[in-house]
Amino acid sequence: MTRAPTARARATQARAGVVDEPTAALELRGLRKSFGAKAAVDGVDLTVPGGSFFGLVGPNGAGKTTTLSMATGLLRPDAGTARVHGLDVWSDPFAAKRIIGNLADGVELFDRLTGEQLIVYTGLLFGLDRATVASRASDLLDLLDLTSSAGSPVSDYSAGMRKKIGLAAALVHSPRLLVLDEPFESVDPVSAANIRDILAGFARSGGTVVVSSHSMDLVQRMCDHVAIVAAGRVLAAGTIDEVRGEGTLEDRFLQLVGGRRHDEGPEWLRGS
Ligand SMILES: Nc1ncnc2c1ncn2[C@@H]1O[C@H](COP(=O)(O)OP(=O)(O)OP(=O)(O)O)[C@@H](O)[C@H]1O
Repeated sequence: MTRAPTARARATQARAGVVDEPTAALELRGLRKSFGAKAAVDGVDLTVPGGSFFGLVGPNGAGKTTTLSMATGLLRPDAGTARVHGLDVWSDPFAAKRIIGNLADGVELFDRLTGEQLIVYTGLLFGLDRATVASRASDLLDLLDLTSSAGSPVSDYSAGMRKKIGLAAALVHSPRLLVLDEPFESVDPVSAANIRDILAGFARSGGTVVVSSHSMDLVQRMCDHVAIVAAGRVLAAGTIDEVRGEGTLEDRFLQLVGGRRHDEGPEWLRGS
């Protein structure tokens, strides 16, 4: 089987003039969002190349979830634009959302439904026929090791199972762009490894994946592109190698973001 070149290989080829630079799967320009006096996102410009596996990293409160919510049509920006494969998410929401698979952080699932129903109804909402939806639901439940819980209400699921059923619902309509906010949070190591395989296969076959994560090691191993954000701004973006330079991604992150304390905390916290 001939595999499509990875986004990293394509970027290298594009720089060498071997192939055209791939079109952007996601383009954010001048995105801003404030909550009261707090500028959560303060002018974000970001280009996610088509076919890339893109990591979004930043400290707590950096604006990752707010940025991804605006990028996927869940939260209206105060200013700026978000385009998905050229479609404006805010002026052409139906067409744009049709090609996005979104696992949002902190958004309630319809948890009175069983896991299987959640996937099936999501697929039907995207216009898939019943036979296709039923077969995809079965595949996804199997892939994500949820078959034995398929008939239980999502309200009974653990945090990790909720992540996985949310991911299944994001995948069912076979989107071109997957936007996953902390998809590995609470997920067990075996399931996480399986999900990484699924996402890597999705990106290799030409789909684009954007994931936010706090694990530098995971992003460095899994992604081919990364953006480091802090205080609502992009501090660095590019291929993993461009951003990390000579060191690790964690080194670069700590260097750019700062905040390491290098002390052991107050005396009263130490064992006597
Ligand atoms: N609905 C809201 N109302 C008020 N403030 C908000 C709201 N949503 C986000 N914020 C604030 O915006 C800032 C960015 O939050 P956001 O959730 O986007 O950060 P994050 O990078 O995803 O953080 P984390 O890594 O902790 O999940 C934070 O200061 C947060 O308190």
